[in-house]
Amino acid sequence: MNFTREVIKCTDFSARKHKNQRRKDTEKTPYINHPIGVAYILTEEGGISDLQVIQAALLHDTVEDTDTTFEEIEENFGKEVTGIVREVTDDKSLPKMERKKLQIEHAAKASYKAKLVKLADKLYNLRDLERCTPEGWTPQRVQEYFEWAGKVVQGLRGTNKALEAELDVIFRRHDVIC
Ligand SMILES: Nc1nc2c(ncn2[C@@H]2O[C@H](COP(=O)(O)OP(=O)(O)O)[C@@H](OP(=O)(O)OP(=O)(O)O)[C@H]2O)c(=O)[nH]1
Ligand SMILES: [Mn+2]
Repeated sequence: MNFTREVIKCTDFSARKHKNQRRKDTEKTPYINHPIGVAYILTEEGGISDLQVIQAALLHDTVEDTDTTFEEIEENFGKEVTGIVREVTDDKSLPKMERKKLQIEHAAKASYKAKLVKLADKLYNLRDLERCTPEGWTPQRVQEYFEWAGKVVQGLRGTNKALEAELDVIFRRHDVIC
């Protein structure tokens, strides 16, 4: 297996799947920046070089937010990556509050590799939230997101010291005790 080829193939797949999607920031950043940024946090700050974790990070929002199926991911990237993506995929058919509650409940039970993806996903989103408030979000909704993210991260602890330390800096800045 050629590591570089596998990462590029996965990045290309994710970019094509997210191609019509934009982030909620005022600049409407191409959504693909998020999964690539999550993978970058894992390699650069988390010290992760596990191919399956990096591929799952690149793919982590494809089933949740695009027409991608788990079968497609399994065909292209195998069972292990599909399993990690499945663990970090919210069931969008559920009401939002239910989805958010399940994320808190599932966090502690997730596998080590899924916890790594979730930690980097949260770190990216919280940094993004400090960089720029998503269109239409009130300060109260922003603060609620920080508090909710703190509860999810509580269940993910003991996984990666560097990422958890970075998250704690942000939580302290927003008076989130977790
Ligand atoms: N901070 C920020 N978030 C944005 C932006 N654009 C899209 N998002 C996404 O929005 C989600 C958080 O918004 P919510 O309203 O709470 O969740 P929802 O989209 O799932 O309903 C995150 O999804 P997610 O990746 O699935 O993460 P999460 O829901 O697991 O936290 C985040 O990635 C943006 O410009 N800034
Ligand atoms: Mn995400």
